[in-house]
Amino acid sequence: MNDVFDGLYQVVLGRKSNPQEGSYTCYLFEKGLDKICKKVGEEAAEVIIAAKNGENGETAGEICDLLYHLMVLMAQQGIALEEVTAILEQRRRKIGNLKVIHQSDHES
Ligand SMILES: N=c1c2ncn([C@@H]3O[C@H](COP(=O)(O)OP(=O)(O)OP(=O)(O)O)[C@@H](O)[C@H]3O)c2ncn1[C@@H]1O[C@H](COP(=O)(O)O)[C@@H](O)[C@H]1O
Repeated sequence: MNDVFDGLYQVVLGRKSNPQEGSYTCYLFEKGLDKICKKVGEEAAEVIIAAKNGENGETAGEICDLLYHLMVLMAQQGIALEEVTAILEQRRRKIGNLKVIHQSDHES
């Protein structure tokens, strides 16, 4: 993907293999999957709230929090960044992804 994502993911993986005192990432790994999933949910909700408030700066910050917590989840589950980027790349090559939307789906 890009160097920033890769660099952050390497730090997260490093925290998993080499725990350090005072590390928030290590704290999440210690707490485990339920806590990490809870944080992903919370951060996603915060992105939604910021976006609905029309605060782009705040929304960008919340997106960063969400991406970081997703990376912690990926590392906890043993999902390589390359696995995700390969799927994104595969999808990028495909266009016309809009499926037929039923009227009831469209309204919700
Ligand atoms: N990108 C992040 C990052 N984004 C958000 N956060 C932390 O995520 C937390 C989210 O705040 P919340 O108020 O939701 O959570 P909290 O109240 O602090 O804690 P809990 O709710 O989880 O108990 C904050 O403590 C932020 O510091 C991050 N912590 C770490 N990183 C990256 O991870 C690297 C390693 O950090 P450490 O593991 O702390 O050394 C850093 O250099 C950063 O690059």
